[in-house]
Amino acid sequence: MIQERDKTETGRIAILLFNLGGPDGPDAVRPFLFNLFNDPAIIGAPALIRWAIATLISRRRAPFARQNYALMGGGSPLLPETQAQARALEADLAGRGMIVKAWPVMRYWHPFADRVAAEVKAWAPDRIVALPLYPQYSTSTSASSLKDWVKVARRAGLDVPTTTLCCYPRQPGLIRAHAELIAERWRQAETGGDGGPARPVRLLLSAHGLPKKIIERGDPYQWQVEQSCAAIVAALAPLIGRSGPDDLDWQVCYQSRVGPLEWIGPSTDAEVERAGRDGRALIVVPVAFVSEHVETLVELDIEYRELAEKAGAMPYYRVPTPSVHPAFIGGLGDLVVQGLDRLTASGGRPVAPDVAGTGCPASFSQCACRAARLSHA
Ligand SMILES: C=CC1=C(C)c2cc3[nH]c(cc4nc(cc5[nH]c(cc1n2)c(C)c5CCC(=O)O)C(CCC(=O)O)=C4C)c(C)c3C=C
Ligand SMILES: [Fe+2]
Ligand SMILES: [Fe+2]
Repeated sequence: MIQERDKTETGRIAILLFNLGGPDGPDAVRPFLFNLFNDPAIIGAPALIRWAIATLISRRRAPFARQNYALMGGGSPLLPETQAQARALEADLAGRGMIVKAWPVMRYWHPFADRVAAEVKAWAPDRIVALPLYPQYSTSTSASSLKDWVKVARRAGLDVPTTTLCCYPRQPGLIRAHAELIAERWRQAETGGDGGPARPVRLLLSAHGLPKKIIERGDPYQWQVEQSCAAIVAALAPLIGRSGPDDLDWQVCYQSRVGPLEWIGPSTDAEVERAGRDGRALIVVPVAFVSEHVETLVELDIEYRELAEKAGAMPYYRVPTPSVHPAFIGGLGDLVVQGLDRLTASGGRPVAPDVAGTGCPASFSQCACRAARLSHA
């Protein structure tokens, strides 16, 4: 962990934790879906056509989505989860001698960037750290949030030196949190810990999917997801007494497909069925989410579990998201410190990309690490 700072050296630091947002009750489901599908980063059509498509899809999808949110009490737990992460990160950095305040900034439901920008301005920070809670960068998530923030902050007159992290697919704290959380389930699964017979275990590393055409445009998301998965499996192996990744049965897959386009694969549901045919028990790990919400609590815990029961891929274990795991929060703290160091080194001016040794191949032209100010770990 990166150690204690001098308060006077770092000043007041505002940290922005970007995430997608989720409806806070049944009435919010439709406007939330409208905001999502009306984002040019999600649907790349001209504004008027996009508005019409978003109106149509949100109207059609809302009743089905409302049923899923009803299974979690009517709304998404994403904001309370992110608030808990904000408090944990503040505590971690206060423990290193820093004066910090962290704000969740949501893209498609409250708190939106404009309200947060006003609050941040009133707090009068010396510097800002923009930190997407998406470890893997995509134009559909991190880029959308960061672009929106830049526009809103400019409108609010918030002119404060800012350092922006683009992504951290192999950040050591993130990887350790995943590996430790998986290891706990692995021991249960290998011994048939649910009372059933012990069976060979397959690890499904499941990420939110994306339309294939977004990847073809140079989005690094899938490549970064694969980077995360390889690092997680390498960190897991010694924790469960295996010699390395080749000594484990594991598979990367993609969930949550929506709409008629072709998405990247293999899909998580196809992999659950294949595990059944292969006589495997399953441990499913959400690798692109860092907190609980509808895609973990409903899709993974209910829908894919039912599929696993039908397919005979049992027992089925779902590993929790990193949430406020100390290794993950410590890793975020390290990212903040590293970002501030880069800002200091640049005299508060835009920071050059820092991709040495960790950057993605040049073919991923859309990765934000190609633009000044951004870097990834
Ligand atoms: C890695 C994170 C995410 C990526 C990439 C992503 C892309 C993406 N998502 C949709 C459509 C929907 N996503 C929905 C929910 C949702 N998505 C993410 C994360 C990523 N999305 C999260 C964290 C959540 C949960 C929010 C919550 O309310 O708890 C939904 C709404 C739920 C539903 O109706 O199924 C939609 C729709 C697209 C089209 C897309 C890429 C183009
Ligand atoms: Fe999504
Ligand atoms: Fe990159």
